[in-house]
Amino acid sequence: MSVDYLKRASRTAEDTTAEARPVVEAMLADIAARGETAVRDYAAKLDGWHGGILVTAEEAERRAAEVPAALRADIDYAVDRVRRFAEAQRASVRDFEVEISPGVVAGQKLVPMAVAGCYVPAGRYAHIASAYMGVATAKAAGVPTVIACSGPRGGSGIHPAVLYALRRAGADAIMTLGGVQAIAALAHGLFTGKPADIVVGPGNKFVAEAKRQIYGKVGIDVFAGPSEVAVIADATADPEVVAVDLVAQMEHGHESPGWLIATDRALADAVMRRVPELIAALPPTARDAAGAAWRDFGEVVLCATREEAVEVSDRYCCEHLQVQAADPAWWLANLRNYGSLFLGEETTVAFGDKATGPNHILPTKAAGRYSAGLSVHKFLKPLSWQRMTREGSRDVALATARISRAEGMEAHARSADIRLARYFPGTDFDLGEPVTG
Ligand SMILES: NC(=O)c1ccc[n+]([C@@H]2O[C@H](COP(=O)([O-])OP(=O)(O)OC[C@H]3O[C@@H](n4cnc5c(N)ncnc54)[C@H](O)[C@@H]3O)[C@@H](O)[C@H]2O)c1
Ligand SMILES: [Zn+2]
Repeated sequence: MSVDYLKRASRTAEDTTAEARPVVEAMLADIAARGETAVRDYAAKLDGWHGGILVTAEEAERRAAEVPAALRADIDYAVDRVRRFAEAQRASVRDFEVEISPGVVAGQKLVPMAVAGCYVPAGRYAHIASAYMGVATAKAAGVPTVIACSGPRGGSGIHPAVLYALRRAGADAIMTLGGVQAIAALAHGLFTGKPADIVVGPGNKFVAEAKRQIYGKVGIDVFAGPSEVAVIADATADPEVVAVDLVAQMEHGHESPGWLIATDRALADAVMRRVPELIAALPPTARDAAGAAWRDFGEVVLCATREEAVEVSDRYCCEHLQVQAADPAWWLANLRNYGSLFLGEETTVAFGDKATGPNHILPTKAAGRYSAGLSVHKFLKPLSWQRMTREGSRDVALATARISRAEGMEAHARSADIRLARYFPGTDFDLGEPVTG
């Protein structure tokens, strides 16, 4: 491949994970040992929160009512769209049964998990949209109990618009908790008495690492860490729009990569000139985050052909992938690794982040190679079952007896033997060589 790196990153995703690992390990062990007391200690130390953890229904309602009516209407609009997409996902999977051979029926039954924990980040920004992305999707999957956690934003607790969004999306319980302590509290069922079956939601490197480490005790959606954006652009793209969109996602945090994969040198040069200017013109919080993100994690790759651009993009496996290039259908058909795809200049990651409908909780750090983002499927177990008639069981039993004995598993084989003897008395079957060892 003849790709040319016009800008290279000085830090990688592995660096940030490595920084979080020991901190998270110690916190999870402490919370496992000391429970709610440890959680309260971390909430006080890390987030300055000394108030109650469980938000009462009365308090949630009162504070949600502080949200201006126009913003409430926008949130309602977005929640509806996320719910509609999630309901379409639910309708795309179904229970089924199939007669595999005469008298042998097997099936799939979709069973929602009983308790879902939804994390809503709250460090740098009030993540209103993450509130409905998690909760509305769990509810569309049919999860009866959804417990949400979000960190305090100032002295009065969770941001009122986040509270409004959580209620609107259908949260059954809400806790004022952020970070590792929130993930642990959800997994152990602290404060609610209801340990989650799955914990979902995006977060910073500590939150993402906490989910990774606690996985096994509890299910998780995916490794959804610091946001990433890649734009694939050819000579037809508008460099100003490309630059604005890259900067938009780097606003998320110091560790949010922005990658440009270009097939045109002039376009790449124009974007690289413009990005620092756009960052410099942002308000301070966003400027700090995007400035560091571009300096440390930004990359610009120049490819000779669009096939090469696909290869490079599949290797990056970016969380958010925008294509601002001719022939969107070709890109949709050929790209294989990403969290979510945004085709054409008319759409952008920011739309998907807030209001289009598909979920914004998406795989980062190349987890898109093996998993998609949050969807109703993550909350549903496609459980299998089987049932057979006596006649139908005969051939299955014979294969089982012989395979079991070939494996050296005599007790398994006898489960087949006893049925054959009862259902087909007097018949002489070839049951394989008895296991002697
Ligand atoms: N992948 C996705 O789908 C997706 C979607 C939206 C947002 N995001 C990402 O979510 C993240 C939100 O990050 P945030 O920091 O603003 O909010 P956050 O809620 O994820 O993290 C804040 C918490 O981190 C904990 N914390 C901070 N410093 C710590 C330390 N030194 N040790 C232990 N714990 C510490 C605190 O308890 C705090 O409550 C961003 O990185 C953003 O890119 C990802
Ligand atoms: Zn974003």
